[in-house]
Amino acid sequence: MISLCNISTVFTARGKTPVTAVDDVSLDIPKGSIQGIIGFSGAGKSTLLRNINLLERPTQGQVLLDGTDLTQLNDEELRQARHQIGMIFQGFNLVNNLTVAQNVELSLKFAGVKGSRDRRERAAEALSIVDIAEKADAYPAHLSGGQKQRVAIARALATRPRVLLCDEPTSALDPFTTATVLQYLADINRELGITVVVVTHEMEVVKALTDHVAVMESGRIVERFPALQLHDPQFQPATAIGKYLVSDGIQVDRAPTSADTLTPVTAVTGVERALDREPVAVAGGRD
Ligand SMILES: Nc1ncnc2c1ncn2[C@@H]1O[C@H](COP(=O)(O)OP(=O)(O)OP(=O)(O)O)[C@@H](O)[C@H]1O
Repeated sequence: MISLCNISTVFTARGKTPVTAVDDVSLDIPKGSIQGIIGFSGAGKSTLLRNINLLERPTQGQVLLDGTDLTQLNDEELRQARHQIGMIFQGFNLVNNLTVAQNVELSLKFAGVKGSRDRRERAAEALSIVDIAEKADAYPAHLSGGQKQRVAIARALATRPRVLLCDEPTSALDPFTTATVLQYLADINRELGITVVVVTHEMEVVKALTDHVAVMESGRIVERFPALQLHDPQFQPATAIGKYLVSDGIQVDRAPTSADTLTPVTAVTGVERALDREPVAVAGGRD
């Protein structure tokens, strides 16, 4: 269980007005669940996600992982605790001059796994979870976006974490590749019991993947609901984003164009003339 208790994160820079990116947020994320965090750009989603592994240390509040307050740990204790929390990013963040296997082995080295043979075996195991072991000797530049994200997932899994944080994991991918990556995340959650927290602006990702949804606005969580409710026709979310989630998607109020109007066609065909019909009108006539 992850418990965020009254978390605030204020960015202060000399000569600039402080920015409260996260404002007194409390959120319990049950063990083994998939929590979605959505909201408009600048709402504080990424900062809140990075608060969980203290990549961004909150200005105040507690971050409890299975009862341990991460904010109270010393550097070495925090280093150890962070191995329980993997993270993947929109831009994959692979090291380009290392092979796929070396990328994963590097994270194991940072995690203190001794012995190159052990690291090699664990890297191969992690790569096989996302079916990309055959690319072990390839360099990132020779992989597709989806393959890079699978390597990034393998790298995150190699330390055998309890939690996987995903910051816009599919935003750089096409819809088909997105579906594949989401399936891997769902499998990892179900088969390995890993708690997944996903920040996304893609509504399909929320609908397809998550168990619980939290909506953020101006640094606060303003609405929460179980994702199952999105399939209930009676469900009426309170926020604009929640409403959009249950809608049919983007609706654009377009002004009619010449392509939408019926343009009378004055020149009738020979058949119509023979039948002595009124001139016909066809849609989409253009000058
Ligand atoms: N390192 C930083 N220094 C100063 N301000 C920051 C920093 N990181 C984020 N912010 C500000 O904090 C607020 C929240 O940013 P954050 O990236 O968490 O939002 P977000 O909801 O993830 O946005 P997006 O969807 O655009 O990524 C924004 O106003 C942003 O400009």
